[in-house]
Amino acid sequence: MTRIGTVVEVIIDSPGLALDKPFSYYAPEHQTASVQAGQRVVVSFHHQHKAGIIWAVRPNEEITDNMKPLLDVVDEQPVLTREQLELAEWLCTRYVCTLNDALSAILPGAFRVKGKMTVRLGTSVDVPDDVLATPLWKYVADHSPSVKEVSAKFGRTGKAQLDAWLEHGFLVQHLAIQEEVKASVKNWIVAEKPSSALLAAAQNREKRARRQADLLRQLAESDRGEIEWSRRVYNKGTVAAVVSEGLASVDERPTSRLSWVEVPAAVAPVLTEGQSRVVSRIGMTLDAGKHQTYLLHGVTGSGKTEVYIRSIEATLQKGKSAIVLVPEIALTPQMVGRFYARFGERIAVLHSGLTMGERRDEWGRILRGEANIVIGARSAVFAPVTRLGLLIVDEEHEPSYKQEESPHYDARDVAIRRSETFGAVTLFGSATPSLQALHLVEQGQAQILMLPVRANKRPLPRVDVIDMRDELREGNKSLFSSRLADEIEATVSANQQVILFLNRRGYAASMLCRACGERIRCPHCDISLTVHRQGGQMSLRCHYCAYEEPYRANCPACKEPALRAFGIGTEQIEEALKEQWPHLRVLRMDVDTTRTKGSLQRIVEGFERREADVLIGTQMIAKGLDFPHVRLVGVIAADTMLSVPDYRANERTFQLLTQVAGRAGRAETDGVTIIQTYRPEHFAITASSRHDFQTFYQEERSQREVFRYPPFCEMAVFLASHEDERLARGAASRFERELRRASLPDDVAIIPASPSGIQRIEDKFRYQVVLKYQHWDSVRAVVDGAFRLVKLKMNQYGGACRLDVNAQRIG
Ligand SMILES: Nc1ncnc2c1ncn2[C@@H]1O[C@H](COP(=O)(O)OP(=O)(O)OP(=O)(O)O)[C@@H](O)[C@H]1O
Ligand SMILES: [Zn+2]
Ligand SMILES: [Zn+2]
Repeated sequence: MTRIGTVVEVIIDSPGLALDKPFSYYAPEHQTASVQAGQRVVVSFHHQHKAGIIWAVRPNEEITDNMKPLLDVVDEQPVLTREQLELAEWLCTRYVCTLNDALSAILPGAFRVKGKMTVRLGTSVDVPDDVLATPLWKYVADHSPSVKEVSAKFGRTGKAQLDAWLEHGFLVQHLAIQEEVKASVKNWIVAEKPSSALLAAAQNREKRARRQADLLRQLAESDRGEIEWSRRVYNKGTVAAVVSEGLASVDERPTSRLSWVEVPAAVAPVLTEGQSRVVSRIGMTLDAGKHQTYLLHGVTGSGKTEVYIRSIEATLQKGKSAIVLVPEIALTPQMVGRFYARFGERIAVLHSGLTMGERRDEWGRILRGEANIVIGARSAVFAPVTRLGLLIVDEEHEPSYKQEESPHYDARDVAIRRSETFGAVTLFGSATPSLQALHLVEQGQAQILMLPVRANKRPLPRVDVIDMRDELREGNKSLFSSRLADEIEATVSANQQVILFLNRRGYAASMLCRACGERIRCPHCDISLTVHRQGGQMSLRCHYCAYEEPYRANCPACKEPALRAFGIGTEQIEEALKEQWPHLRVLRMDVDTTRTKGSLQRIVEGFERREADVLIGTQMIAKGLDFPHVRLVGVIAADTMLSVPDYRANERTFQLLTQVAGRAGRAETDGVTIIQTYRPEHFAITASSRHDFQTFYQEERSQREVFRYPPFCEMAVFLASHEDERLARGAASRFERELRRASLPDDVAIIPASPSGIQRIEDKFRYQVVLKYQHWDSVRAVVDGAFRLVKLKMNQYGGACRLDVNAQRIG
């Protein structure tokens, strides 16, 4: 017999390609009216309880005999919007990932649920006293355990006992939903009678019930006839008494655990001419309500943030929402504070520094429309706004907008995609736009807006390039050129601050034996161990796995005491600085000093309060920080960035040099930047020293075009890894063969299977295949098919495969 009912398509929360499709369940009678796409559910799947998301609801469908019911619907309201579900589907086709991967990228992990079948006491049958007296009964009463837990504790006889009791109806099965964290709620007391009635009732109880009278009076005097229920002020009894007489009711409302640092409200500065030109241009597009991508190219300190703020104001006036993406590292309380000072609690923040609970609550505030400005790192591009008007990507050139795990999405792509859907404006901002973004401008897919001068009209810092070969010739073996040393002294004695930049953490890049040439490597990875020195203790660490070994003076190969550290790191600068100028107060900011929560902020604030003269740092310090007292920026070795084997090395060098130079002279004095290098003639260095973006861009653009690198093609990088080198190589070769067998367009280039840049990490060998193409649509089906085929096989052999579409880097 066939039945007609509501069929629900569910995406099961489980990794793996095998489950990568919606599965059909039916909604029980009492839920047919309430099930909606985007709700979380629990279903039974191969005798297990699995969480999932409703993908689609199909009413009036035939329910087949083998179809199972939904076991539970977790949410009253969906946690994902329809547009987000469509976005998930788009992610799958754009980046070759499973639907579950796509949904997990969009929905914070804080929303994860587990279903657990438990046993608990029945209520409909009288239970004999001898049963009530058993330890097993007590255990069930206290713990509501799963059958498995009972078996583990009471063995086979316990399990048999349990089954019998279930049969008799003494116990019942119950599906318990375990949420990772629950939404936090606050209780409000809401007036149910007019103020006059409340005041009269208050007078009535003045003598006999003081607290009730207080409550009624406070309620009568409140603006909106409601007050937040603080248990410290009114206890349960007081509130219950007032509620029982129909004077008030209690309303439970969701709230956020995230508390704000109080920032005083700020007044808007008068815009500079440049800023107002840009703001009105964006405003006109917002008025038109049509999608448009802008690239705001504004030099360091040009006041891009103020442009963002004004454009957000214009967006809110249209009743729409805005999202602002900032690199994770730049998302400091200072940065958020600038927005908070202007918009107050209309902003929500989303980043990895939040606790699970905070993330969940902020998501809820956005979903309910309580917050209509979202500030966050990469994944905030997925924030559940329903009326997107403006999507800003600050520091657009940052590589961190590309996610390195599956799905390998690029937040800038997603930003454009979502803006198109909503007819919203995408605004990319940078002092050093990426070649990718400029390519969009050249292709007519984005329009450029310029802010060529600093907001305070001060000049950009003077940049001097020092050839370190000259220093050596003159016998200066220190890390600091004599010019940099002079400037450090001059700056500090003028009571100004110094930033020293080096893009390498640790004490030294590697240990090399001068007797036999041996380089000390990680036993598990194909990479040199980095030298670290903490509290005078030297040790060698692998930056790719957790391996660490103590420093030994003798070479492991030839046993000679000839080991020497090569390639300076930030720790060594700190040491040299303290040796040369013992009185200097120094702070260091890199991955090693900012591991613990709040440490990054402590360093930033300490430097802001001038508790240090010098801040040493890696690329972390180059981003968006606005320190008014910094006069001097020193780049210790520009070459470390140039020598990275990456087609973007020139671009990254130019960007980092320009960004870090931009930290100098932002307010009080003119800035000075000194770049030390062994390659002073390199165009990335000369162009950045002259603030000459055009020359750099033209040169780099033509190199990319000639050698065919993005943005002049798109790349997909396939990577196979396995402990057995033959299997890793085999998988890559198989992927390559599959591609070559298919008929791909002529413009596609396949770079043969070869070891990846680091051939082995954590004892796994890595082989890759790189594909260059013009249009993803023309290769997608073939690549997707080949990938699934090889990946399934590789997983059976205990290896892993990944595919990075629109890859920004190789290997
Ligand atoms: N219209 C204005 N009038 C006065 N000061 C302004 C104005 N706009 C911005 N500023 C100030 O100029 C400084 C630089 O602004 P902001 O940090 O926004 O620059 P930016 O373009 O983001 O620079 P970067 O790319 O280096 O991070 C800030 O201290 C800011 O308060
Ligand atoms: Zn040796
Ligand atoms: Zn290692």
